[in-house]
This record gives sequence, structure tokens and C-alpha cells, in this order.
Amino acid sequence: MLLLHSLCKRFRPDAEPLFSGVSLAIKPGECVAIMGESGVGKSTLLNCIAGLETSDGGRIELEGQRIDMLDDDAWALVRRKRYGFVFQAFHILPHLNLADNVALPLWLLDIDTATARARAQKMLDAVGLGGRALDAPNKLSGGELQRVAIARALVHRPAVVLADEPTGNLDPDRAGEVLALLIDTVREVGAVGILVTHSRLAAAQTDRVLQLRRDGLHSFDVTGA
Ligand SMILES: Nc1ncnc2c1ncn2[C@@H]1O[C@H](COP(=O)(O)OP(=O)(O)OP(=O)(O)O)[C@@H](O)[C@H]1O
Repeated sequence: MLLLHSLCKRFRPDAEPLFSGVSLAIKPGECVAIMGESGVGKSTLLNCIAGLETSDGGRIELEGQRIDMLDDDAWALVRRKRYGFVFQAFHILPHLNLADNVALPLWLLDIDTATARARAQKMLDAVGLGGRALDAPNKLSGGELQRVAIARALVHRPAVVLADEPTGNLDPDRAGEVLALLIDTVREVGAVGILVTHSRLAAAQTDRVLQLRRDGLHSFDVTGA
């Protein structure tokens, strides 16, 4: 379970908070979409949840443990072990083949090479790219690269998957497929999924849609006008 309780963020001590009162509980296997106007602080909120920005009030708990007070080293470890990230610009390393790109999080956790290779292959199979393990990334389409990024984000079985506009670079058909894959895989590994998106279509595929406003998160009907 990931719990946000009354999170608040301000970039200057004398300024109005960008947001405050952000509370949310997400259970394992659940994928939540966060929408909201441009500049309202969606990416900043993801950064707070990942410990890349400090929050200025409230608390964050992961599996019953408070994590918002951790120091930089402890946060880095939590990110490496417990978090997976998917971004709009896939961030696949061009000089590594697909298998090595996917195995990267496991290497960073000192998991032995044979186990890492086997798990990377399994994840590539799961995203439909099992036969392409030795290909270089420049042979892949945008949709395929994003599937590699999903495999990499989930290969170490993270507790939390954070996705910031993960399908923003894809055409609508591809975007739908890739998102369905992301949500299914999050469910399968029992992670908590948080998807930031401007796309109602994308948001509608998740379990719950929330709108970020200055005063917190509000439930949001994406099928409405
Ligand atoms: N390090 C920073 N210092 C000061 N202001 C910042 C910093 N990072 C972001 N901001 C400001 O905080 C606000 C929220 O930015 P953020 O990127 O989180 O919004 P967003 O809702 O994700 O926007 P978009 O939908 O356009 O991506 C913006 O006004 C931005 O300029």
C-alpha cells in the first residue's frame, strides 16, 4: 500500500503552496491516473513520491513505513529497489541491446548475471519482444521502445511504478496497447501504479482517475464533458 497523507509542496518558503492536502491510498495491483491543468504540479507530485523533490508537509508511507523523512542515500536505495519509472522519452540506452537494457535495474541491485539475464528475457517475453532480446534499440519503433521501458521498469518487481506521460510520443492505437500492457503488468506484479497523463483515453484505462488541484486530489469523471 502506498499512502500519501496531506502532502504539500512549495518551491519558495514565502510563496503559496503549489499544492497542499494531497492524500491518497493505493493498494497493490491498483493503477491510478492523475490528471490536471498544465503547471498544477503533477510531475512535481510524482517527484515528491519518488523522493526526487522534498515535500513541505504531510507524509508518505510505503508498506506501512514512513519514507518521506529518509536521507538522500536511503531514498536512492528505495528508488532502486522499490520503484520503477516509465517516462515519455523512453530513456533506453542506445549502446546496450534490449536484454541488457531490461536487465540494468537488476545489475544495479547486484543480482547475478544468469538470474538477471533470465528475468530480463522473461520480461521481454511478457511485453511481446522475447525474440528481439539481442537487437539494438535503434531497430525498434517508438511503441516497441516503450514496451522495453515497461519491461525495464518492472523487471525488479517494484512496489511502485511511476509513469509520466508514458504514451505521449505514440500514436493513439499504439498508446492504447502500450498502456494496457503497462496496467496489466502492474497488476500482475502487484505494484502500485501512478500514471500522470493529459489523455482522458489513457486515464480511462486505469482503475481510478483523480484530478490534481491546488487543494488536493479530487475524483474525476473522464467520461464527462
Ligand atoms: N525546481 C523548481 N523550482 C521552481 N518552480 C518549479 C520547479 N519545478 C517546477 N516548478 C514549477 O512548478 C509548477 C508545476 O510544474 P509541474 O511540471 O509539476 O506541472 P505539471 O502539472 O506536471 O505540468 P504539465 O502538465 O505542463 O507537464 C510549474 O509552474 C513549474 O514551473
